[in-house]
Amino acid sequence: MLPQALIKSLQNVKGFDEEAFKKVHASGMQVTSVRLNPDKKVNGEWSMFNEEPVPWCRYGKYLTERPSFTFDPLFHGGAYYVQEASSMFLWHVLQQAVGAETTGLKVLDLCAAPGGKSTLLASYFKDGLLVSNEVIKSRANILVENITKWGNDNVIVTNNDPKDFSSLENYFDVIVVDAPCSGSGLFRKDPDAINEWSEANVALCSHRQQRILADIYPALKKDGILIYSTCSYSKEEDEDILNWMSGEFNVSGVKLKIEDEWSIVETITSKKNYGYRFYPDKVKGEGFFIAAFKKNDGYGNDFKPLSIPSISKNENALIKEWIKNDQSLFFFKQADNIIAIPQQWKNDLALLQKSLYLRKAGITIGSLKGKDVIPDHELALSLLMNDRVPVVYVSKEQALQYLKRKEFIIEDSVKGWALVNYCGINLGWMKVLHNRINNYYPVNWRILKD
Ligand SMILES: C[S@@+](CC[C@H](N)C(=O)[O-])C[C@H]1O[C@@H](n2cnc3c(N)ncnc32)[C@H](O)[C@@H]1O
Repeated sequence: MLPQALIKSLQNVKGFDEEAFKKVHASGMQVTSVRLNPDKKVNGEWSMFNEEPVPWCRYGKYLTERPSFTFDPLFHGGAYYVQEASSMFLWHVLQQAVGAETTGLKVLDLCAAPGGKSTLLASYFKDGLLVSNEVIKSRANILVENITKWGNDNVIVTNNDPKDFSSLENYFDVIVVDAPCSGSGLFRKDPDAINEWSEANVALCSHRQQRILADIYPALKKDGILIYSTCSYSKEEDEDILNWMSGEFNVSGVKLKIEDEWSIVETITSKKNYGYRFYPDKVKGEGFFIAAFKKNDGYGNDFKPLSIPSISKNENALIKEWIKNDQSLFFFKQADNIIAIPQQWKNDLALLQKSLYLRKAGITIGSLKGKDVIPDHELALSLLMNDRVPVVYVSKEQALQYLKRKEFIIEDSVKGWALVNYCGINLGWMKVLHNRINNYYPVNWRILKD
């Protein structure tokens, strides 16, 4: 049963319809949606989920039933991300508040694990730099995995507390704070969460949200956009936070254009801030709240260029045959690994490295063993792969054996390193020796279920 205290607290909140709200929670109805990776077409197209589009996100699709994603190799290859539809509204917020021109923009996703918003941001800001941060170490691992599968070279994953960004004053053009919250918006999807809800936790989350926003605000530059979201219905975590923000900082709320048929509820706070509420009895998605601000103070950034040494000519020649002939990449070494990042972000990488703990930057191409390149898993899943690298096309059964890190038989006459590819999507590396195949799928990522 839904918490009585929550129902009571929502009585005067715009858009709240007690009867319909209770009914949709009691219905047990589940909505499943995925967001396609625009850079990873399946069999050359996006037809795999030819179903109802999510109206506010170009790559969002509703599914009529929930398949077993664990046993779909395309899911492991990063062809799509399973994401709740309301959250995909971030795409529309970006279109409205940032616009289509994203070249050179620096974007921070502060509370990023497991990576739903970050993979969306990586697709939106292809010509920008995305710093995807998660404070909790164990959760940063799944973030690295999901960013790796998505394949973009312009993402840096960090594992830091919001306070650690204080040395990056006026640095980011866009900051997304998808804040930790009391989670009432997910009650329909996960009824067990109902037992963990309390008014005391709402108050605690509200304070934490203020602290996070206060810590990160200086890192946004003048005219930069701050996007704040929660999956809570509570005013204390939503509209009250917007009012607190505009009381504390020199920001203006951004009004978004929305279509009536989307049934999203716009709330205008006493301080002229605009919030967007998603109720599951009105929209085809879960409970969600989002708002955008423009920062009016601060200044543009003028960080001194720092640089990191590139790799040698010989090393460059060795890795060249593995990657697309792309002049715009910068290569550097970390321990034995050679890593690629877009040339334009080389100085920023050095700067970020100075103040943050980087878990992943760009794409690890591989390591060198004498004159041999040992290709990295990140390379296989990236968008940088050279077409000339040998590929073995596998069936669904073979793909699943590969993803379980088990043995399987192939008929191709390939020798040496080869990409395992299912329906046009690379899954990882294998090495074909004369009497066996070595499976290089990462141990920690393998499918454990049978
Ligand atoms: C709502 S979840 C983020 C979901 C993610 N943005 C996505 O779309 O997949 C909130 C995240 O904030 C992190 N978090 C918890 N406490 C935090 C804090 N004090 N500062 C920053 N992040 C925090 C949590 O570990 C969690 O990963």
